[in-house]
Amino acid sequence: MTINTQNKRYLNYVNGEWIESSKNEWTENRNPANTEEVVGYVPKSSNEDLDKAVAAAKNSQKEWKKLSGDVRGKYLYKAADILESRIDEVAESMTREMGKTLPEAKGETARGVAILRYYAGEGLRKVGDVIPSTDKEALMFTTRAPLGVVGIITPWNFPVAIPIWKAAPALIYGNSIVLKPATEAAVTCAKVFECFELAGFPSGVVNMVTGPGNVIGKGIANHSDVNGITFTGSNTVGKQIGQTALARGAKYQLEMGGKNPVIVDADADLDQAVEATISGAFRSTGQKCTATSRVIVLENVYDRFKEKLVAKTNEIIVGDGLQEGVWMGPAVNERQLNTVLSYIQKGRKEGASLVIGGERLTAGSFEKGHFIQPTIFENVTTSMTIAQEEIFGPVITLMKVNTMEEALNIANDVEFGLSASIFTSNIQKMLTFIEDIDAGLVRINAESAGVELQAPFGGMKNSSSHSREQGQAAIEFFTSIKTVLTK
Ligand SMILES: NC(=O)C1=CN([C@@H]2O[C@H](COP(=O)(O)OP(=O)(O)OC[C@H]3O[C@@H](n4cnc5c(N)ncnc54)[C@H](O)[C@@H]3O)[C@@H](O)[C@H]2O)C=CC1
Ligand SMILES: O=C(O)CCC(=O)C(=O)O
Repeated sequence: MTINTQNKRYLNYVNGEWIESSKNEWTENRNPANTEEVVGYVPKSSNEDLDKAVAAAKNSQKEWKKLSGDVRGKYLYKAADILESRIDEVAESMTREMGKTLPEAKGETARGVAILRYYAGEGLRKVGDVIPSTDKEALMFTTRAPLGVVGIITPWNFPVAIPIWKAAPALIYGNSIVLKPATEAAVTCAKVFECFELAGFPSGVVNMVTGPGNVIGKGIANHSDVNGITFTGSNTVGKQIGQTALARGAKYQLEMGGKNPVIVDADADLDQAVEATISGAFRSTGQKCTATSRVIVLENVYDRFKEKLVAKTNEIIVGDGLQEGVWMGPAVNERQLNTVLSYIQKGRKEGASLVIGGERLTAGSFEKGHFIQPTIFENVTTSMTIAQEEIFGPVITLMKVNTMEEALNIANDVEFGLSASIFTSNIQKMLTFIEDIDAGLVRINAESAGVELQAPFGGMKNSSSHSREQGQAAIEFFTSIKTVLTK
C-alpha cells in the first residue's frame, strides 16, 4: 500500500503525494453497524491545505489539457483496472464506513469501474459540430475547452460512484480536480484516490482534501482559482454553494434532494409494484436522493397492495451489512438516525397512522449500531411534513386516491422533481405520466432509484440546478463551447 494507513490514518492526496494536514487534527470514522469499531481517521484540513491542493491543480492543468483525449483516457482505463482488482477491499471499506450492505457496496464499486471506462472512451469521441456559415468562404465549427480547476464536493451515500461520476468526466475533458469527500465516507474515497495514484496521473491533476464542509467545502466554493464546482448533497448546502459560485462568476452544478413518488394504478402488476417499492424505498436504508418516498395507490387496489407491501417489509432482515443475508444496514450516523426518528415522530403527531416499523432497533446485536425498522405510514395527506420533506431514511408514506388525475396532482405537489415511477399496463396512462410528471427521471414499471451511467441524471424544480450529470450530458458542465469561424 502506498497510502499511509499507519494507525488507520488516511491522509490528503495533494500534488501526487499523501500528506498530513497543516492542523494535525483528525476525525474518527466509526462503523455505523458497530460504533466500537474505528474504521479510520481522516484529516480535519484547513484552508491552507486547500490552497496547496488548488495551486497544484492549477499548475498541472496547463499540461494535462494539452494531452490528447486518447492519452487522458488511458489513465482512466488504468484507474478502472486497478479499482476492479480491488473491488472487495473497497466495498468492504464502504460497508464498514457508511453501512450499506456488502452486495450493494460491491455493485457500486463495479459501477465506479464502468463509469471510469465509459469516460475513458469519451476521449475518442467527438467534441464539436460543423455549422454552415452564411459566408461561403468560411468554415464554422464548435470545439470545447475545459473549465480549468474543478472543485468536487460529494456526499456519503455513494462513496465511490458519485466521486467517480464527477471526477472521470472532469478529467477526460482536460480539467484537473480537487475533491472534498463527505467526512463520513472519506476513508473509502481515499482508497479510490489510491487507484488514481497507482494509475500514474501526473502530479497535481487529481487532489483530495478532507475536512469540515463549512471549511473545505465552503473554501472550494469561494476559491478564486476554482473555475467550476460540482456538488451532490442537501438543498441547504447546495443553495449556499450556488449563491457563492454565482457571486464570483464560477460555473456550478448542484444535485440535491428528492421526494420521489410511485403511482400504483388499478391495472398494475401488484407483485412487480411491491418489489420495486420495497427496493426503491428501503435499499441503502432509504439514503438515496432517488429513493421511493411517497406511494400513491388507486383505491380499488389499495388494500391488496398494502397487504403485499407489509408482508414483504416484514421479511426484511436488518443488520450489519457485512453479514450474509442482511438486506438493510444501519443509518449512516447518529445524526441521520435522529433525523429519521424525528420525521417519524412528526408523522405520528400530524395524524398519519403507523402501519409497520417506526422504532429504533437496540436489542442484542443492534445495541452498538444506528439501526431502524423499515417504516410504513398510511392516512398521509399531501400537506403533512412527511409527505413534503426529504427524510433520507427507510420511510414510506402510503396515500390512497380515487383517480389518476388526483395521483398526478399529489405526485407533483412537492418542491422536488428528481425521480418518479408509475406502475400500470395502460399505455395511455404511461404517456400521460411521461408528459405531466415533474421529474428528471421518469420510470415506467420500474423502481424510482437506480441510474444508468450512460444516461443523463438530474432533476427538475429544487432537485438540481437544472443541469444534468453522467452520460454525454456531462460534457455540458465540464467544458465551455468555443464557436470558431475560419476563412
Ligand atoms: N442528494 C443526495 O444524494 C444527498 C442528500 N443529502 C441530504 O442532506 C441531508 C444531510 O446530509 P449531510 O451529509 O449533512 O449533507 P450535506 O449537504 O451537509 O453534505 C454534502 C457535502 O457537502 C459538504 N458541506 C457541508 N457544508 C458545506 C458548506 N457550508 N459548504 C460547502 N460544502 C459543505 C459536506 O461536507 C459533504 O461533503 C440528508 O438527510 C439528506 O436529506 C445528503 C447526502 C446526499
Ligand atoms: O439511485 C442511484 O443509483 C443514484 C442516487 C444518487 O445519486 C444519490 O442518492 O445521490
